[in-house]
Amino acid sequence: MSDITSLTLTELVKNIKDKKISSEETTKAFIDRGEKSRDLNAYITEDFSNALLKAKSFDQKPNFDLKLPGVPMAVKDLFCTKDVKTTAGSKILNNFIPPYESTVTQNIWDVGAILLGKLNCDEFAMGSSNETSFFGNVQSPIDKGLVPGGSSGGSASALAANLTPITIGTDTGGSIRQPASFTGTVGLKPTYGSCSRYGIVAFASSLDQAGPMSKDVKDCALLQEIISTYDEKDSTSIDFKRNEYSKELTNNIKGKKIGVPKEYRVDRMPKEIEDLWTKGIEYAKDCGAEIIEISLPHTNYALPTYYIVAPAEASSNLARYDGVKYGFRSKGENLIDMYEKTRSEGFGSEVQRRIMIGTYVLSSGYYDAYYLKAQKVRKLIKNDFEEAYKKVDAILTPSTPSAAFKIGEKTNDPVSMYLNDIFTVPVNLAGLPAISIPAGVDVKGYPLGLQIIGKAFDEQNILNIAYAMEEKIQFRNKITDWWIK
Ligand SMILES: NC(=O)C[C@H](N)C(=O)O
Repeated sequence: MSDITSLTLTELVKNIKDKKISSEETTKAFIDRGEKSRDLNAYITEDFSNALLKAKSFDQKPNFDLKLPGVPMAVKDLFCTKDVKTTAGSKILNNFIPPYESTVTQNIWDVGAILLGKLNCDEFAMGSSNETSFFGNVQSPIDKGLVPGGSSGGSASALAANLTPITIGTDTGGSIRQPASFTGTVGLKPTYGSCSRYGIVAFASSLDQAGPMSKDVKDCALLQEIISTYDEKDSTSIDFKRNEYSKELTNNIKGKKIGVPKEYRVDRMPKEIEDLWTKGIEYAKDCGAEIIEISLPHTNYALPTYYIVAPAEASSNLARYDGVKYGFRSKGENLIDMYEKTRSEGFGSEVQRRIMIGTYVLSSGYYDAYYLKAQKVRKLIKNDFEEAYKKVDAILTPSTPSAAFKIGEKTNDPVSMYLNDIFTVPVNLAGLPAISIPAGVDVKGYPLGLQIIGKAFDEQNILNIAYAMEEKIQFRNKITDWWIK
């Protein structure tokens, strides 16, 4: 058997079920790797000694019928974990220990998984490089000095470096798919309403969605079937028939109609992204899919729409951090002074920027011109997809407009940072599912991802397409194990 930490989740589960390895051995292996890789700064909170205790107790009374029997895993620090510090990457929550568990993480523990710790992320998930975290930036294991993407940067780095066999992130405008694309891993943003938002620190409630990040598509399907449940504790959770995605996974996608939106050929698109997309189209054809050019005419408006809607919702959601109810509190001369000092010392500059933009677009006099208009454009973007899906079963695009960039390269230029989300935000605005799979590399050898976008609730279909294409691409076999250095 190869090194425990380099196994896929599916392989790991099989080895544990076949009693070839114990939960304790597995957990020790991941802890050991985590301790040796602290330079990545992937963890905000390590929960290693508790993880070992839980693993030992699993081995004493194992239950191999569970889907993740004694499997250790780390999760993004945006999920509330009962009695374990949850910071959302922010100073303002630096001392927050939730008295309750998020539904998504509870679903994972219920099937036998064990928490290894909480992974670094951009502050309140606002960012595309993990550089806005109060706990410092995260290194990509692919090349030191390279961002792992964001906001689920700690998750992507930990997964690519084999510190965790699988992980969960959240995606508001691309936070799962972009870091997956930057680190040669797989990331799924499920349909809005598929995974419960209960216990996830809120950023933009009409866009936030939890989802799996994994080494391959099969693992992604397995975790999705575990975390996707109807939850009456989330008023936007949707009660629909969920598949056993991993069991129903097939690579037979013959005759599937896959759309290629002409508006995604953006100005100044780097040649390597064009080439990747062209190759992706060829892979899809090789799998027996039919390629159809489609139009999503309002694509150009998606980024500005997102950067009005998301900050508006953030400004409202983050109003609760006032130094009274949660976390950090600064001293003030009086109540107002205390509020002001708490919020200006507790939030980083990107979060403050978004709160100000959000407050501005919601203020009377500007509401109609910005927020209301953005809502109307959002509807048009959604309609574009609905029209397209009359002709096709799924849509294929690049995941990001470039490969990973250097730490510090874009920190002083928020607009260039926001442009990272150009291919991912339309999906969140329309509430659709989309998956990013590793598909190639740029000139420097850094990974690039392709995105497959589905109809609402059609996760099975995009997982199948991703599965079939993954088999053709053979990314993990072709690319030397740079993430295991
Ligand atoms: N949260 C996300 O999905 C990340 C996105 N880049 C943002 O900063 O809003």
